[in-house]
Amino acid sequence: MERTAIPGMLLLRPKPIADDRGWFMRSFAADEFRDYGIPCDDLVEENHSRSHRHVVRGLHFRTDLREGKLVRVARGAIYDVVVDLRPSSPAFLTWAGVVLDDRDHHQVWVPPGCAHGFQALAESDVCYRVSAPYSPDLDGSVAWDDRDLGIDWPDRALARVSARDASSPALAEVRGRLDGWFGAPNAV
Ligand SMILES: Cc1cn([C@H]2C[C@H](O)[C@@H](COP(=O)(O)OP(=O)(O)O[C@H]3O[C@@H](C)C(=O)[C@@H](O)[C@H]3O)O2)c(=O)[nH]c1=O
Repeated sequence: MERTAIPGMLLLRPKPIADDRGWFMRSFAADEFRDYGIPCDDLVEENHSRSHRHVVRGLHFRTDLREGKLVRVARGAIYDVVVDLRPSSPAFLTWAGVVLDDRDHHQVWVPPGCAHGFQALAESDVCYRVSAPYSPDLDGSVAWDDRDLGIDWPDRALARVSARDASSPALAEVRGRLDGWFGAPNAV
C-alpha cells in the first residue's frame, strides 16, 4: 500500500499468483484493507462500467462525506484521477492521477470529499465498491476539463463524455458550496 499526496487516497498493489493456467489474485481483503483505513464493512454497492477508448467519466462526487470508492480495472487501462475537495485538506483543489490496468492490477481508494474521474486508455472495464448507496439527489460533478483544476488528461482532444459530464459546472461555480458539503473538521 502506498499513500499519495492527497490525504486518505491510497494506492493498493495486490499481487497475482501465476501458474500455467493463468493467475489468481485476491482483489479485496477486508481485514488487510481495514488496517489502511478503508471502511470495508461499509462498502455497500459494487459497480461495473465499460468504457470505450478515450471516454472520460467524471469528475463526480457525492455531496456529503459518506462516499469513498475502491476502484480497480478488470480489463483494459485507465488514467484515474482524484481531486481533493475538502477545504481543510493540505491538498485542497489539487489532483492526483494514476494508471490502473489489467497488467499491474493496482487499485485506488478514493476518500470521501474527493471528486473522481477517469479516461479510458483502451476499451476498459472498471469495477468499484462504494461506501454509500447510490443517491441521484446527492450526485455532484465538476467539469472534467476545468481550467483551474488543469488536469493533464492523456487524450484530452479525443475525450468522449456523456451529455451530463459535458455540462458539468466549472470549479468556480461549485467552490462556494464546498464548505457546506465537505467542510466538517473531521473531513480529512
Ligand atoms: C453511478 C450510478 C449510476 N447509475 C445509473 C444512472 C444512469 O442511468 C446510469 C449511468 O450513470 P452515470 O452517467 O452517472 O455513470 P458514470 O458516469 O459511470 O458515473 C460514475 O463515474 C465515476 C467516475 C465515478 O466515480 C462513479 O462514482 C460514478 O459517478 O447508471 C446507477 O443506477 N447507480 C449508480 O451508482
